[in-house]
Amino acid sequence: MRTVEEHLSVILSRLRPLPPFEQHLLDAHGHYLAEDVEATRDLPPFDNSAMDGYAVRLVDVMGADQDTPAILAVEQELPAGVAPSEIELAPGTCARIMTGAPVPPGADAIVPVEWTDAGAAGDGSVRIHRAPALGQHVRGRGEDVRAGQVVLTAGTHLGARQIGLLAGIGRDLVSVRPTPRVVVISTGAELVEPGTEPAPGQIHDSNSFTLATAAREAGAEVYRVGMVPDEGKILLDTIEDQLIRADLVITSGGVSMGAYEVVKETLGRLGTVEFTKVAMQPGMPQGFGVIGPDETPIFTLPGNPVSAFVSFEVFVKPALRALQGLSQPDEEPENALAAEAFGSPEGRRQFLRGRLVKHPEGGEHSVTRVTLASGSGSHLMGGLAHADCLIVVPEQVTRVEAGDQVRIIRLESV
Ligand SMILES: Nc1nc2c(c(=O)[nH]1)N[C@H]1C(S)=C(S)[C@@H](COP(=O)(O)OP(=O)(O)OC[C@H]3O[C@@H](n4cnc5c(N)ncnc54)[C@H](O)[C@@H]3O)O[C@H]1N2
Ligand code: MOO
Repeated sequence: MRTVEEHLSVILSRLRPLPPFEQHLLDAHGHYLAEDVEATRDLPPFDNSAMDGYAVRLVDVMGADQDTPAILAVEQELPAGVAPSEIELAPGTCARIMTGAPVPPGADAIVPVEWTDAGAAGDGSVRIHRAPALGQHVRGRGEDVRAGQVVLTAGTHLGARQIGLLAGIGRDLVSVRPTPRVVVISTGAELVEPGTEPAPGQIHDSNSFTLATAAREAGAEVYRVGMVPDEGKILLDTIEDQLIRADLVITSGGVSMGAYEVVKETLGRLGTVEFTKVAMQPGMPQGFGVIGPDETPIFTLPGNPVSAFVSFEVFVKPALRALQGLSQPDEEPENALAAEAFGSPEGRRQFLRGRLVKHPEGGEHSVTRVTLASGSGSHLMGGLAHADCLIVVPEQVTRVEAGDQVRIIRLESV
């Protein structure tokens, strides 16, 4: 049997990031950058006022207060959007200036209009009642971003704030990775659609819903094809039909040791999909390979519902990151204390379903404890739905006692 790490490294070694493409800013939203973006100009591009008020020379307003205001002649009018003034402030003069307007030469601070009489005398002068500090209310050229600076690196997820920054430095097009398109197919003669009445012996298809929505939560664009009966030709035809819109295909079921393992039998014959056992529980029978003219990656996950989900978390999620040109996160593993004792099979890494509980005393330094959300059976969907983490028990550990430290993987809740 392969270890989890060995299987994951085989998968990652076969995946190439999707080719980047140029997108307009709004359409780049939610994608990952495929380039380092350099600013071509300073931000702010020029010294400008942070306040509506008066641009002054400090020497002219030093010591001004309510009783002894400085009286200056207002010689310039500077709304936002005007070209930077070339007229140097003469001694004893100031410029009326609006927020965002370029600071005129010679001015070394801005007096907010609230510190003045706003030119109430009506004779072209203004009374300043309070002196600003050197540079006060001036936003310096380049203080935010310098020309030539890399403002966002490849791999950055473009949310609203990053899109805003790109617009701010004047970019309209950026190179991003496309959203991976994932096709999800369930196999099994026993499956029927939710909403229909199963005949005796039949069950509702849940895996294609779990996997489709898990892929969506992981940032993919998803096409759920639903169920395919246990017939090789139909399975192959279905996959081939879907390849046109797939960057990744996921099937569930039909990969273990039974008499009707359609996925294993059909895709195994192609030679490009490898079926293997991984030392984990759930999720032991795994298949991965490529299919079709574009060598589209395909995961054939085991059919048990918890096995399919855990396999997605452990193998498909990293693959989706790789397709988007992202490295695997090297987060510190998170630990919790087992609130109860449980056993684990020898030689297989177990992924138990857990629920986190805070220490009853609470408080900042309380240790997170974890209880079991269900038994270890890979059919227990109820427990999986109520879990908020997976408890990872290493291969060599066969028993965890209450109070032992265990590794956990938090599960996303949307
Ligand atoms: N003799 C052996 N039997 C089994 C072994 C083994 O090593 N030797 N492995 C077991 C393990 S572990 C797993 S996991 C499963 C994997 O089985 P398959 O991938 O072949 O899946 P199926 O047999 O088609 O289904 C297994 C189970 O899951 C249910 N299922 C399947 N698809 C769906 C779906 N879309 N929605 C809901 N439930 C689904 C199916 O009805 C079966 O109950 O094999 C073990 N057997
Ligand atoms: O691998 Mo199976 O997933 O142990 O149930």
